[in-house]
Amino acid sequence: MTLTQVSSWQSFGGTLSVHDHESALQNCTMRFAVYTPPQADPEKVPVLWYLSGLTCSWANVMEKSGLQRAASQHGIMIIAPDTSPRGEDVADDDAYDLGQGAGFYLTATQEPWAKHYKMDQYIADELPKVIAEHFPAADMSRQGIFGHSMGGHGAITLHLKHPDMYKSCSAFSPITSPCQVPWGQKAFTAYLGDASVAWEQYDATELVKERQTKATILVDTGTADTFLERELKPEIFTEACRKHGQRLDYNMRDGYGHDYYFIASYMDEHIAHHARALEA
Ligand SMILES: N[C@@H](CCC(=O)N[C@@H](CS)C(=O)NCC(=O)O)C(=O)O
Repeated sequence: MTLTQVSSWQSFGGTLSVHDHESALQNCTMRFAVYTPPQADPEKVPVLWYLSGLTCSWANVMEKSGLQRAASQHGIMIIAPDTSPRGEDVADDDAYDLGQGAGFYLTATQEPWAKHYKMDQYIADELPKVIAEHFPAADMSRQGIFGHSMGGHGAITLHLKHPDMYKSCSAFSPITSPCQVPWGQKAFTAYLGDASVAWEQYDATELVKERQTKATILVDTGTADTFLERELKPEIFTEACRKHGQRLDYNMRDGYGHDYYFIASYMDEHIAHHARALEA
């Protein structure tokens, strides 16, 4: 598969590079960023996937979170995919929480979304093959996953579904029960149709009732997050984890919001969490 490098910068002794490729799965060009740490030459290094939230691309986390410092220190490769398929031919919506920039890490079954929106398969299947082919330093036997908000939810659901692939998991301010909150209900109705078991397979709270992993999922959420009570509702997920035996380290951080100032404040701790689990 051909990969086109869009840009590249040196950072903390490693390299941040941005790439385009043709996604056969999503029927469009997809863009992603990779931070390659200095240890990658000549070692193999663990791979950590970061899934972003609504309205984001690869750029938000790479430009605002400062993750390069800890990734360089621990020797971890970090990959930031886009949050949806994009392009003039790709279905979209005027709202910020549907369509381009809001793929919700699922496979849409409804029109006009079904042709392009397959973000869960893209993240867990197609893009790892691209990484394995073009980034030989990536140790695909040591992968972890984390993310923010919609992407925090994507990270938790993909970890629960593929625990042997993503051995570690964490999230900032995640949605955790989309079937029960407006962001999730709106997206699932559009992408999956009326409420059904199809919704439950993409809901972290429903999934954790059926399957638990050996990992401890780390979560940090701000008490001043403006989406806390309407969209995040941590108590639904924490109760399901407690009841069904999923190890969870859920921290409420006093005074923090839903933004990258918060994420940057706890990024080092999250990368250290993954470094321990992935033996970086
Ligand atoms: N007002 C926000 C609503 C959506 C939002 O808060 N998005 C979060 C993820 S759910 C985000 O990371 N926004 C981009 C940023 O802060 O860089 C926006 O339009 O960006």
